[in-house]
Amino acid sequence: MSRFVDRVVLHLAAGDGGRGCTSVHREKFKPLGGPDGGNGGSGGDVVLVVDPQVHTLLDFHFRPHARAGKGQPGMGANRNGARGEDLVLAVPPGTVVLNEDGQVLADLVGAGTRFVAAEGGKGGLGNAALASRARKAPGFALLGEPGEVRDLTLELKSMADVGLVGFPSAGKSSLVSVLSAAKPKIADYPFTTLAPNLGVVSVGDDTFTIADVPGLIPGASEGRGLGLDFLRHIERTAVLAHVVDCANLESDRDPVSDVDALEAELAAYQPELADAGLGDLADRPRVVVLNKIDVPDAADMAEMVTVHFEAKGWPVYAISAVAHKGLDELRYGLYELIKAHRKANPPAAPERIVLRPRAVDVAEFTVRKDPDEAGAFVVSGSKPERWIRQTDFANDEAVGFLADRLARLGVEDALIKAGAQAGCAVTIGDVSFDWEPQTPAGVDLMRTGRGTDIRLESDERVGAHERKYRKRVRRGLIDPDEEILE
Ligand SMILES: Nc1nc2c(ncn2[C@@H]2O[C@H](COP(=O)(O)OP(=O)(O)OP(=O)(O)O)[C@@H](O)[C@H]2O)c(=O)[nH]1
Ligand SMILES: [Mg+2]
Repeated sequence: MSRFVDRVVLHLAAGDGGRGCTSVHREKFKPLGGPDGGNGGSGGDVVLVVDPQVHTLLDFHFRPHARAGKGQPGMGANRNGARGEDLVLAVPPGTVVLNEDGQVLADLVGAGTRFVAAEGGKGGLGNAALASRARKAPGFALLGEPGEVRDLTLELKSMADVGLVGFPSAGKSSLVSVLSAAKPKIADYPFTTLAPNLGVVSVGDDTFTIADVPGLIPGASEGRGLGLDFLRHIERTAVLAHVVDCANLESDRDPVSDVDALEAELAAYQPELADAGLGDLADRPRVVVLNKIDVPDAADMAEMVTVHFEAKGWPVYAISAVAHKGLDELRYGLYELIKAHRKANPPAAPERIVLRPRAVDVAEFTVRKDPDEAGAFVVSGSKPERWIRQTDFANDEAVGFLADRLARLGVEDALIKAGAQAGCAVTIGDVSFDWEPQTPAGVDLMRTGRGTDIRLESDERVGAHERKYRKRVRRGLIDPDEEILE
């Protein structure tokens, strides 16, 4: 059996968006056509898709880095850049996705379920798309946004029907090896099994799966031994089977106290998956498997304790994994419980939609004092931060466009209200700059040289066309804020 890897940390990078193009239409006898720079393509996403053909996270263990394709830049003649290719990673059913803080983002069950693990950056708008009434031929385009970069943890929680619970060396692996074709490692020292083994058990035409997991010791629910690993794997099993070593000679252990100790651990474990649909571990149906009855003393012991467990309402099976005794009764007994469970819980719908919780940006942005610098301010919010990423700071006109966007959103007013002085440092995202309050957006933005902003390089000459336009704005005949963008 291949190595079983049930927990990996993935380093994901979605594709960057392509940059928009700055271009002017050229034609014979028409030296200055309109702007015709196309938009950049968005970067590809990294997507996890559930594939029942995949059984482990082993591939990711060897290749934990994944990167989706970049969006292509926009081109002249209104040609948009191609979208970056998505990177699709196949994961086994039962994969749980956690973020860096250990929060569960998704529980991927059901073939075909998709989860966007890292989102590609948006492509930048080309100068054709940026053209507006007030900015007929923009001499700049927007940059593509960087793709999302994230470290996510994938955990595989076995989806076995039966989970074997037992002290080390109780014979769990031996039992799986005789009930199924799986060949787990068996040895007479504790903690032989370090990772779960899944076995498929045939009953007539039907099958069920059984998970052999690491042995459990008292304190496991606090992480002792291999405890938490073990418990994680039975979180999703429909039936629990206590495997008890009846031939154990240690004076302080017997089948009754063994099962009591294991029950205490099950009761203390806090499952991660509240919605597994299987209820508490404490309410999960269980059976007791009294093993090693090929040893005469063990057979006597098994007989003695049977009534005790039956009194709790649990089916009891006395078996010998080594001598193949009592296996058919056990197999059919487990199958009956599983059939009842399957009837009560039809299989997960093929495509369960997984929603990723996103931060809700109610106020669009916030302004606060910079804790690191007196008199400085920090503006945060998804819109302003995105706009900063989209800005080509080498292009004055692009910087002017950014200033207008920020002013229109109300960042300027909020800064004034917060007590910002002209010339103070303002930080948005990765960029800090000296803040100069702007005049109202749009009004004197007309007819600037391509690639420059009128406010940065003042130009005294104002054309007749623009004078007329400004007059109409003053009279309120035209809305200078008319804008094609969000
Ligand atoms: N006599 C006898 N020995 C058994 C029987 N079943 C298992 N054993 C022995 O018990 C020892 C432990 O068996 P494993 O199957 O490795 O036990 P385990 O519960 O998987 O142990 P861990 O993986 O360490 O938790 C081995 O030496 C087995 O040969 C049985 O029915 N009779
Ligand atoms: Mg084992």
